[in-house]
Amino acid sequence: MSAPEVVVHRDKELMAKAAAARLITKIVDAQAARGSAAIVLTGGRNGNGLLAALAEAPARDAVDWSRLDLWWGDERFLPEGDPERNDTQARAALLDSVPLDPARVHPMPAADGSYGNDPDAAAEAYAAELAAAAGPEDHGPVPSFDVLLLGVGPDTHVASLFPELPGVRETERTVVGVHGAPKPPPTRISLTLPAIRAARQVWLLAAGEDKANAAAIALSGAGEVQAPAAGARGRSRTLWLLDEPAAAQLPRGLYPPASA
Ligand SMILES: O=C(O)[C@H](O)[C@@H](O)[C@H](O)[C@H](O)COP(=O)(O)O
Repeated sequence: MSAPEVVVHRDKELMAKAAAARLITKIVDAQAARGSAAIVLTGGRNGNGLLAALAEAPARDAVDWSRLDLWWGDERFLPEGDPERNDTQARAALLDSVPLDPARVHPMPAADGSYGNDPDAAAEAYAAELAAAAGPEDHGPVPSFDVLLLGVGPDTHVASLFPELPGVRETERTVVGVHGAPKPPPTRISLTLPAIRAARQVWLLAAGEDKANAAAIALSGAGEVQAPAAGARGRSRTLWLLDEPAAAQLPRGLYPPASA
């Protein structure tokens, strides 16, 4: 697992634009090297802020959208089209504006879908979908995602893996149902740390002073059960993308600002 690197930007708007530009370049390079790219999206303000910045990015259409596989790191287990669902918000922020191949967009099941109101059955189905997309060269029953995006909660949660809850302790399954999440809605579906750690690169997005404590805890050697963000590592790169307020509690000497 790769050690975390930290890049600090002036504010959340610049962080979103810089992360979007970084993501475009990563996707273009992956598509040039392997003919396609696979990205895992995250919900929340920072995740959707990145997607909105990507929609407006001058280089947006350097990406071949028809050869991009999109997955989700977690989902609020709500009926399809519910405005609170991560995929609903991602479609509004970017996905409905670009010519994706619908067969390559993999939303997590909805609470009114084939699995009824059973998040555990829905999680098993998504795990099977990931396994079917994995190849012999991949590291486990998930595709080798080029970039797996994660927002970071003020309590250090990532995806829907919350401190001390069962999901963060899962070591075998790649996707789990989440019950009683402290962040509403309480019922969710989430990738687990083993699935997250199969990604080539994991990028953690944290902007705003409400993330300063979480960033400091997760980057100061805390355990993954107490601080799930600490366990979110990529095989070749783990990148924390912060703004100045979110970096305020980090030892300045270790992580100098990356931009004005
Ligand atoms: O379903 C969700 O809510 C997200 O996937 C969640 O993991 C989010 O990324 C963090 O809570 C950060 O959210 P903010 O960026 O809005 O603070």
